Amino acid sequence: MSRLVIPSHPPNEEGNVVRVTPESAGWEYVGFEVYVLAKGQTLRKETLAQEACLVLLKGKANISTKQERWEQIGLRMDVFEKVPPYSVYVPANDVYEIEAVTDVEVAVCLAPGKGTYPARLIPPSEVGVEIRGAGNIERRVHNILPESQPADSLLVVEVFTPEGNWSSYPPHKHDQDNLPHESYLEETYYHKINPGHGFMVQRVYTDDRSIDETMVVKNGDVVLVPKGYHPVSAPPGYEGYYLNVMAGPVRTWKFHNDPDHEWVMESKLAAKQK
Ligand SMILES: O=C[C@H](O)[C@@H](O)[C@H](O)CC(=O)O
Repeated sequence: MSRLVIPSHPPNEEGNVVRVTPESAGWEYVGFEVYVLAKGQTLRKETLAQEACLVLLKGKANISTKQERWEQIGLRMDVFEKVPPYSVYVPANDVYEIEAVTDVEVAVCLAPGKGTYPARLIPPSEVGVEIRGAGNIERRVHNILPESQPADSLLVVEVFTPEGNWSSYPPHKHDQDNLPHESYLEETYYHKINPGHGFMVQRVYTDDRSIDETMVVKNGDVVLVPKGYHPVSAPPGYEGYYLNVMAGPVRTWKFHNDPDHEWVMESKLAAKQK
């Protein structure tokens, strides 16, 4: 299996099913954890030097921080209901406690924090919904924590790839700290597949092909994107979901398309206009 694929495992005693740290990923910024909590189970963590975006992938929970508490938040019981999630932003040097009101799956998106902004609820109504692309590169994007919303480092987005379609396509990259042309952002993909026994295909490759990995991705896998282009394909019969966490030295998403393939977007959009 590729070193870029981190499979999930059964929940441990605190409910953790997958964990990526900057150290385990061999990079500097992005951390990512997923917890599956049974009804009544509680998870409590300190954020220390990281900020967190807690994304309720499914289920309802009470979530509190040092200063705030939100009760009975959570809308969807499955990510494939395709309604935007409830999330909670937690700054550095804070504490969060998640009490599962129903069975819950929650993603903890992490990046370096300075404590600039207070803890806040990000309700579904504040999540920007976007249909990106056209034809068999059309996909649905939920912008959970985009650069237009305040945070120190974190960018969080979820994407739905219809069966037979490609997303993160044309292939793009953001691995150069070279603004205004391109930003350097490390990225994780947390994949879910419907039906769950299916697979997705993801390629991660660089211009010099020093990385060129084409991976079969299963339900619950995390894919690391340290650099390079990173397109995703959903086979016929299977709908894909992924949650992206991005972070780097500057909190802006300025990507660069693979020049060999960027013509495809214009071609698909033009065909849609006909
Ligand atoms: O760089 C961002 C990530 O690769 C995805 O969020 C991607 O942009 C999603 C998409 O365009 O389909």
